[in-house]
Amino acid sequence: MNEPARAVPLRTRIKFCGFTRPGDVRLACELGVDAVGVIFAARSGRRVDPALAPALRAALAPMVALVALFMDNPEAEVRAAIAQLQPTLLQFHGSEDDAFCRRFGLPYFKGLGLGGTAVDGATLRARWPHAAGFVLDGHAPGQPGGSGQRLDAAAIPADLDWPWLLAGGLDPDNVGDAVRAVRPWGVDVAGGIELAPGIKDGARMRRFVEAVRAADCDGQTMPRIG
Ligand SMILES: O=C(O)c1ccccc1N[C@@H]1O[C@H](COP(=O)(O)O)[C@@H](O)[C@H]1O
Repeated sequence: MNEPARAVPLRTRIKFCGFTRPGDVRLACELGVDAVGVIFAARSGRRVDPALAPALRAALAPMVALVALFMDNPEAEVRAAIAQLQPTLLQFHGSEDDAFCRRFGLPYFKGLGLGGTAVDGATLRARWPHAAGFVLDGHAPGQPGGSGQRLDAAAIPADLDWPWLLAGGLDPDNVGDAVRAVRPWGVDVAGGIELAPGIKDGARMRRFVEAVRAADCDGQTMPRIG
C-alpha cells in the first residue's frame, strides 16, 4: 500500500541573500544553494547600486535562481534594478500589496516581519494571492530584514500551505536545529554567513549548507513510489 504523502520537504531550499561581490556569488553557486539574493532596499547595509548588478548576474551558475529584494522602493527603481540584474524572482519586504508586487511580470516572494505578531496562513494567502511564497522573518513588522532577529516558532502560521522560507538570525550553528524543529520549505540567511554586511565568508557559507543537508537527512523517509 502507498504511504501517505509527507508534508515535510525532502530537501530544504537554501537562499543566501545580500551579495555584493561576484566571487561570493560564484562560491555560493558551487556550494549548491538554490537562490542568491541581491538587495536594492534603501535601508540596507547590503544595498547594491543597480549599475553593479550585471557583474553579479554574470557570476551566477546556470540553474540557480537570482532574487532581487526591495523594500518600498518606487516602481521606477524596481524596474531599473530588474533591467540591470535580470532576476528570476522578486522579494518585497515592505508594505507592498499584491497588485504592486505582481505588476513586474515575475514571480515574487513576500517578506514579512512576524516578531511579536500572530497571523494565520489564510490571511497571508488572501492578502498576497499571487505570491509564489513567503519569507517569514523574526524582526518586528515594518522594520527592515537582515536584523539577525530569530523568529519564534510559535509565530509560524500552522495553516500556511504554500512555500515559505524561515529567516532571521540563522547561522551555521543554529540552522540545523531550526530546520529539524519547524521543517520549513526553505531557509534564507544574510548576516549569519558574513564577515561584514555584504561581505560573505566562504567557510560560513559552506558550513551553513552542510548543516542544512545534515538536518535534511535526519528522520526523513523517502516516499514509496508505486
Ligand atoms: O538583509 C538586509 O539588509 C535586508 C534589508 C531589508 C529587507 C530585507 C533584508 N534582508 C532579508 O532578511 C533576511 C534575514 O536576514 P538575517 O539572516 O537575519 O541577516 C535575509 O536573508 C533577507 O531576505
